[in-house]
Amino acid sequence: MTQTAETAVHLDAVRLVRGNRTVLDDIRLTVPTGSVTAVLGPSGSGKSTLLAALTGELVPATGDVRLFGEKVPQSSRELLAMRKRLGVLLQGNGLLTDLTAGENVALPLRTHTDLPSDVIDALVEMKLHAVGLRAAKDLYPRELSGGMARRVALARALALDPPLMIYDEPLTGLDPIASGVIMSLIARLNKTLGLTSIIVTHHVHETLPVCDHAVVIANGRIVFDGTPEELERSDDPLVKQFLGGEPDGPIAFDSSARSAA
Ligand SMILES: Nc1ncnc2c1ncn2[C@@H]1O[C@H](COP(=O)(O)OP(=O)(O)OP(=O)(O)O)[C@@H](O)[C@H]1O
Repeated sequence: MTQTAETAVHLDAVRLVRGNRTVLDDIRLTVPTGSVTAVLGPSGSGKSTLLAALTGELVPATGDVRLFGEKVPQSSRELLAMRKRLGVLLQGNGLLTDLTAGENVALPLRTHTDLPSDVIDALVEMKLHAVGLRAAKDLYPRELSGGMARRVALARALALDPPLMIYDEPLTGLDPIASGVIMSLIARLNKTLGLTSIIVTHHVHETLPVCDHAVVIANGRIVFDGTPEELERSDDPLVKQFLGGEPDGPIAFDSSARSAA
């Protein structure tokens, strides 16, 4: 796929290096605006590394990363401006334990806007309502279940109305019911708020039903890019090994098999 006005994220010939190792090479990826894209791959395949390139935390050794047509900047001031347009749900929530759910959601609004506090209060109510948790506004993170805490973190990631949401392993530590709630919430918010969503995960079977685009990374490159239906039908041995969760096959279990930069 090539880059058009309908493109939210575009990576062209990107090489990502950690330490002295090339973790991902020749990454070409187009995420259409409005889509829910799953970035799938086994542990150690480079999912977090790819995410770091999207948020500007990791500068590519070669190639281009663009969000909404603009190259991800390197200067910290420009990066800060770009990140306001990027909602990131981090692994493990990152909620501040000494603040209530409502105060956690208010935090980005207090930090990045000059809005008066009654407007911030109203926005916090709206965001908590969007994740079905208006009643939890005054509860502390320790008073929330894992699934509720994840939803508060999601409301906080939505606080500044970013057009692009990135979810880093959103199901970690959640039971199947809470996982189902989170996945359908991600899909519903994407549709109702007109977002673009990228879900970085190894929870393939829970994620595919809510996606319209899937990418699999393994052995340092993209080994699949297409629809979830095409993924399920794929004959590629790498893809089949990953979907089947088999220990033996062409995916190198030991990541040191990857090339030195
Ligand atoms: N600072 C670093 N120096 C050298 N190698 C690194 C560094 N950070 C990560 N790596 C290596 O890069 C590879 C990809 O790591 P990454 O965390 O991106 O994978 P992942 O797919 O997100 O894994 P997981 O699902 O387990 O979180 C791994 O082999 C890891 O050991």
